[in-house]
Amino acid sequence: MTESPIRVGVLGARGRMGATVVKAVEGAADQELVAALDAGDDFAPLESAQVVVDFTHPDAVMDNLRWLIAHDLHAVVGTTGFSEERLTELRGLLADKPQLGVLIAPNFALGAVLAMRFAAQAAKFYASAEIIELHHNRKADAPSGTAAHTARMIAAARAEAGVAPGPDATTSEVDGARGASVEDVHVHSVRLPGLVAHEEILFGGEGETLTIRHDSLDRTSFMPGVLLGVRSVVSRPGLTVGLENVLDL
Ligand SMILES: NC(=O)c1ccc[n+]([C@@H]2O[C@H](COP(=O)([O-])OP(=O)(O)OC[C@H]3O[C@@H](n4cnc5c(N)ncnc54)[C@H](O)[C@@H]3O)[C@@H](O)[C@H]2O)c1
Ligand SMILES: O=C(O)C1=N[C@H](C(=O)O)CCC1
Repeated sequence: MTESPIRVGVLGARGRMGATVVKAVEGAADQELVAALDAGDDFAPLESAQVVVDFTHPDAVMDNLRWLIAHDLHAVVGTTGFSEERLTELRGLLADKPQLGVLIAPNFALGAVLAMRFAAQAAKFYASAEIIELHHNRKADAPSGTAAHTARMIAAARAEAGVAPGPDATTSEVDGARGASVEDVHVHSVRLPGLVAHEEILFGGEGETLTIRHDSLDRTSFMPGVLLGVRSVVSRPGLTVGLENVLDL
């Protein structure tokens, strides 16, 4: 007997990512698009969905998630801007809904997820690491969610291995010249038209450097990860942060 397709709603459907997700869901044999909504639309059509995919805005996503969880809908979230405080609130909301799953992934591209994992593996061997993230100039948030997640993974790997961040002799600095510090990892953000989403993780050691680079050249690069997220979230209760957990990396 064939299983019925997963009923999917999309929030942010008129945006760059949301429009791409709508097409991907329409093209997936095991998924059915039941609602494609954007800012100002009535959310009622979402109630016929099982899973809602959110690619909206960091200022909108928490209200959306509060609504989705209250209406017993699983969520796959690509929108960035999640602080530890936001994640704690979501864990609290989900504690009352033990059957529900929320998957938040700062990057759904397979290569980006692998690059982050490789960076975490490398981190214990190099005390010095910096991140350069490069995106299109219509992006609202800096640093990117991917860069912040990568920095946290590097910091966690360092802490586990007992590696302290490498020395930095900077004593005089134009504001921002050394980038933002995310858990002691310097992150530099570039915004240019023509770019999509790119990240370089640079490690420095004795007489050598290691560079790990990933490039999303088209928003279709995120779609296999989004569709996988939809398939997996229905049987993954609680909060999952990072596609690496779904891929078992
Ligand atoms: N996780 C990933 O792999 C990944 C990939 C690309 C982009 N992103 C993130 O996704 C988000 C969206 O990126 P984008 O480039 O598509 O932006 P975009 O501005 O092109 O699209 C966002 C859309 O959301 C809509 N929107 C805003 N508030 C809303 C609300 N309350 N309800 C419904 N719709 C609402 C906007 O009108 C717009 O159409 C950003 O946070 C971006 O960083 C994540
Ligand atoms: O286009 C964007 O905006 C992207 N945002 C994510 C991030 O902030 O890391 C992922 C890549 C594209």
